[in-house]
Amino acid sequence: MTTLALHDVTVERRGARLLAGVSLALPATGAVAIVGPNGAGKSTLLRLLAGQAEPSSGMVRLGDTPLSALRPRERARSIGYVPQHFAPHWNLSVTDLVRLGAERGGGAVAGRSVADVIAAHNLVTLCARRWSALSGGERARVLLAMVLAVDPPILLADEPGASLDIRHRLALVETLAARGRDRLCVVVMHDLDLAFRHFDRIVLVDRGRIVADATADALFEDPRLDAAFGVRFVRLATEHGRLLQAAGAPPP
Ligand SMILES: Nc1ncnc2c1ncn2[C@@H]1O[C@H](COP(=O)(O)OP(=O)(O)OP(=O)(O)O)[C@@H](O)[C@H]1O
Repeated sequence: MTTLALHDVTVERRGARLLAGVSLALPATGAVAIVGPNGAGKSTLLRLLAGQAEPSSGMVRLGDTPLSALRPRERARSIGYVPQHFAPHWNLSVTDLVRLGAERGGGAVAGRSVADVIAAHNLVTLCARRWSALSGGERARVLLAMVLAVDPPILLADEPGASLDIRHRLALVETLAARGRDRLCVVVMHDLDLAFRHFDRIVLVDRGRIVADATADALFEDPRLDAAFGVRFVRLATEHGRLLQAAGAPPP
């Protein structure tokens, strides 16, 4: 059953068309990666799904309800959104930031305190530190803890692993993909190998349109991938999974 959906959505800003006639139906569970070249419209699409941006035309629905009809707190309880860029208004401590995240959704998950959330995300040693004193990777982990403090049934994350070292990025991607087993997890990703290895479904965005929406197995061999990224991919099957190696210009 579809939980979150875009119906023929177009987004125009200052005369530019960012998304053109995009439709997407997302079920209640699943790990979905959104991939595509820079400027394709991935973040715009995710912001629409999160209710952080309004379409110029078309509709965004959560179940049967237009997303725009939900109060911010109802939305925050249902949809966790990890933006690509985040800067808090005040230079708060990690504990206060996680508390803020929990309060935004009406309180931490039943039976869990803010301290429990901090422990679950391995942030105990950082809890007194202020935002300005955190590294990029630490900030990314705190941001995720803020959003997951209410354990929303839907998580939308925009390149959450971009500033993480490889060990933390792998752990994060595994956590997000595992979340898709009993919830919906939609992640914008630039790391195609991790996307194809860990996610069930891949949505390929190019120039404001969804140009492919398929299982990772099906899309791996699809030439639309090469066309969208403007490269020729060499497909490698290894004992550890599939790898895409970019090698020059795409075939004409
Ligand atoms: N408010 C705005 N006004 C005009 N153009 C915008 C606005 N916001 C985004 N854009 C443009 O829309 C296009 C899509 O932006 P978006 O951030 O959705 O792309 P993206 O696929 O997430 O890119 P990246 O991989 O670089 O993060 C880009 O060309 C961007 O410059």
